[in-house]
Amino acid sequence: MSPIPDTAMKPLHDTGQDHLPQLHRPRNPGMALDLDWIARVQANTSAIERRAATLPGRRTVKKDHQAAWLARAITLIDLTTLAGDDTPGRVRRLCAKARQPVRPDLLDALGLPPLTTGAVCVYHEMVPAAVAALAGTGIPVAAVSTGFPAGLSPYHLRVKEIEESVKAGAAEIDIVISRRHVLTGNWQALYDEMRDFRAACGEAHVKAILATGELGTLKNVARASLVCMMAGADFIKTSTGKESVNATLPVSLTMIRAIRAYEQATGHKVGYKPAGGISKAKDALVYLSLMKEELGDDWLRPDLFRFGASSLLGDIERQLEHHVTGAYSAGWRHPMA
Ligand SMILES: O=C[C@H](O)COP(=O)(O)O
Repeated sequence: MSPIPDTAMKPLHDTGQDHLPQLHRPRNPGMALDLDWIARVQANTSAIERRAATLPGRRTVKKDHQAAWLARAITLIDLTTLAGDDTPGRVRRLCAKARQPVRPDLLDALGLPPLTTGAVCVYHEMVPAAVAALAGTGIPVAAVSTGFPAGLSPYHLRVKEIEESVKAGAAEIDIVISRRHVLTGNWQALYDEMRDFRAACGEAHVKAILATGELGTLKNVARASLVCMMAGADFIKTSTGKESVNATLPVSLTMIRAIRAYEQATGHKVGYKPAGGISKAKDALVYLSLMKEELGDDWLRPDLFRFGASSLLGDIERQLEHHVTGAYSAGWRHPMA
């Protein structure tokens, strides 16, 4: 296992912002579902657990470059509020934070240019407020659709919800898959569902939420990842944040290796979004190390990697402040807090 070189995140000014508008990658050409191939997909659980346990994580991130890694992490956050008591006012405050996630004096002290989060992620009803608040910034609005988080509303309404979210201005749609298709091994049904959702998204990017905490086995996670990619998902995402188990390293390794296998088979790069429970700057660094080592630098950009997180930004800001002043302050509070 090779460590991340000291130059990994240099220069400090390369925060990935130039990639934000480049979300419109070539469309997934789609491919027929090969059930024989899917049936042969395995996940070597003990190898995955071993690899997760020995991840170098922060040890590979040299202290001098931590601020640059953390700045990069900010540009990769889908800054999220998904609560029953969301209001347009809360969403506007969240969008203000997405536009200026770090105090300008901290950025100056670190020699960093202005940066923004990768996107803002909200429920369908909050899309108009987010779109208005982010107008002219280039920050996309992601909507969770298809009866989030359970995905058990009538099928035609789930498709309709996607269309309505796109019409309201969402540039990215986070769909939830029907877990029962995975649990019953009905890969054709999962493929057909994903194809319908992909089609309903039109020009919007689609992230497939697998809700891995409800899929039972890593083998199921690997197979569901591949089926969703074959059916046109631009990203695969671990969790809604509402399952009892959300993003974990073993699940992430499984999904990342499915992405690698899919790229090797098709030449097509699919993005990855771990979500749910990622709230510490040090966790973000572990994920960035993982992406760099398993998939390479392309997956350290917003068009191929996002954190789904509601409170990660606050901790990163505290760490950056500590980096500059040597002291912690109360830092930023999420509008939900
Ligand atoms: O997709 C995003 C997740 O719902 C956020 O989860 P979190 O609140 O645990 O960060």
